[in-house]
Amino acid sequence: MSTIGRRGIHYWQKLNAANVPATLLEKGQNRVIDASLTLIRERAKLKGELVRALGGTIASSSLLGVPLGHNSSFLQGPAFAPPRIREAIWCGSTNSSTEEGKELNDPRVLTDVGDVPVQEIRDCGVDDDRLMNVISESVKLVMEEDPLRPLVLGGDHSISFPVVRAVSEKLGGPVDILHLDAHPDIYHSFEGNKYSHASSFARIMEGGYARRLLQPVNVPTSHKYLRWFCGLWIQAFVDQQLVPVKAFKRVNALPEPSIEQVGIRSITAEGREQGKRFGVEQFEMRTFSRDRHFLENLKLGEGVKGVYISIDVDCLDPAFAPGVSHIEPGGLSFRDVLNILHNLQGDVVAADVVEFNPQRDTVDGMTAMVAAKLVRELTAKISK
Ligand SMILES: NC(=[NH2+])NCCC[C@H](N)C(=O)O
Ligand SMILES: [Mn+2]
Ligand SMILES: [Mn+2]
Repeated sequence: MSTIGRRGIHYWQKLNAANVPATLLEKGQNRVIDASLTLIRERAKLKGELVRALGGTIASSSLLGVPLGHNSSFLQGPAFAPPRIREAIWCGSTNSSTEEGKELNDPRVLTDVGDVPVQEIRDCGVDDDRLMNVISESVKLVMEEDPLRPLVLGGDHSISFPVVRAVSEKLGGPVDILHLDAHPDIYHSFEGNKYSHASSFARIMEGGYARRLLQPVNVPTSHKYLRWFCGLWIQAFVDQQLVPVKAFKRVNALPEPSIEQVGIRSITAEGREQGKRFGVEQFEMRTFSRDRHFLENLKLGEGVKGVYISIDVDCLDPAFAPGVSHIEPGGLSFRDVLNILHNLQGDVVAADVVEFNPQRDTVDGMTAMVAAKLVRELTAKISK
């Protein structure tokens, strides 16, 4: 298998120059896209019917692979990740129980609808505007089949934009996002690519798919408690209609955080400015020991449509996860991440695990196991 890199698509422009009618190309491309969506739709339908027939499930994780690597600013290996992650999920060296005792073998807990055929679609000359729509469509097809919830296997981090867009559009409003990453991925347009993996959270915030903080961010930990405490009292007054809501408009503009970026240790001035502009709360590794308690007791998703979790594998220290494109020392331990996940309170409506690069992994596939365990524990978090 090979990937069609960022430059590989250019021979389609030559075809255009050679007077191949645009409608001929476009019709053919649409047939390929329809065929791709049909397979995902039918697999999702079958898995949905199965889970509903078994009964008693409110939410069930369903894997959707998005093998896309060309929006990476560095290496393109994440395009090869989904099959390696699946292989590691079911690897005989472990078993099918999650840490807190969910059974992954049970289709009520975990199913799989396969991969979006990203390479096949791009091979037909489909551009990124349409490819991103196909990814969003695929996510919606999974969500169509209640109680299935998408657990997306990347791919580079650019895929989070079409995925979160689909989740928010399908649920009819913004979500809260827990974003674990060494990088904030919030450049307006990294190296001129608006779909870059380093720009996905700018697109998410512009689209209004995540709740925004209306107040300055990066408040010290002590202020967080103050904010929570004041909020509680004011809410009680408002609830009992002791004061007109209007009078507290300014204070009401202090919702709980919207996007929590955790693990950050490679951030530029633009990353900080964009974070402020969009009301994103950035927790940097240099203050992790101070923030740990807060982060290990997160409560998200109240007053919005739920919680989305996006895990860039490079949030982990490279000692735990060497198989990533952007090696950035000084990161989270695997147990730090699990503590944050296990203790998070909130209805997790969808999630992704991105940026695992098998071409950078150790020969024994250590990072594949790490990515797979993240997927397993996210499965447990989603399914109920
Ligand atoms: N999704 C990612 N791994 N993004 C990494 C972006 C790296 C980029 N060089 C930056 O300065 O932020
Ligand atoms: Mn990253
Ligand atoms: Mn990232």
